[in-house]
Amino acid sequence: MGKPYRPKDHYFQKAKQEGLRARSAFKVDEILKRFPTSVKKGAAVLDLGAAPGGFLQILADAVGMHGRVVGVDIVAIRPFSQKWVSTAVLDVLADDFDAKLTAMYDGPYDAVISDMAPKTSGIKGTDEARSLRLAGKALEVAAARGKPGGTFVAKVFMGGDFEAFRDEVRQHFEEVKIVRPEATRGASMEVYVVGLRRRAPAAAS
Ligand SMILES: C[S@@+](CC[C@H](N)C(=O)[O-])C[C@H]1O[C@@H](n2cnc3c(N)ncnc32)[C@H](O)[C@@H]1O
Repeated sequence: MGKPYRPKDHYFQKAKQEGLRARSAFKVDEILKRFPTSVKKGAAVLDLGAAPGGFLQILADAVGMHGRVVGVDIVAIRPFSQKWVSTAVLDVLADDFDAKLTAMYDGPYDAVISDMAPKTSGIKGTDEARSLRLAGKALEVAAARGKPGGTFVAKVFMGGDFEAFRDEVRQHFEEVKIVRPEATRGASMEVYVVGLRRRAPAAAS
């Protein structure tokens, strides 16, 4: 049986002690440590579903002052003092998303990361489908704006068309890993699909 869901667990307390905006910061930290070449100093990174900004804190440090981090969410993100981090309220599924993102920073990005999660309905199939829709949009963005050799990370609820999504990521990235970080809550069905070394567009099939 999985670990029980405890809202104020070890990672919640640890995040508070370390001044992190969300416990999820530990998830991206673990992913970056596992794949150290995925986000380097000076990199440009797009963080989709970035509020309240836990991932952004880790990413801002990972890329440093010569890098660029863009974070968007449907919910406002408290501004960052680091000049290389910019945020905006954007809905990735809105018709004007691509134009608004281009206006913020035209890319290309070394890494496109999505921690987006839908509002859950409690109906498993519906929640899985909504999660995959968001991850699918993130992949579309990575395919359009990611640099060859770059990285993709997207949170997905397991189930439904998960395998078809993983296969789609394989078409664009040389290596695909499925990661369930330590900080993931016990009962959660979420995993991160990590795509490494984006294929050059002409080579993607
Ligand atoms: C788990 S939270 C992200 C936590 C974040 N990674 C952090 O470390 O602070 C998931 C986020 O996805 C966002 N989200 C859901 N649907 C979205 C959409 N259509 N466009 C942009 N963001 C979306 C939610 O508003 C929510 O803030």
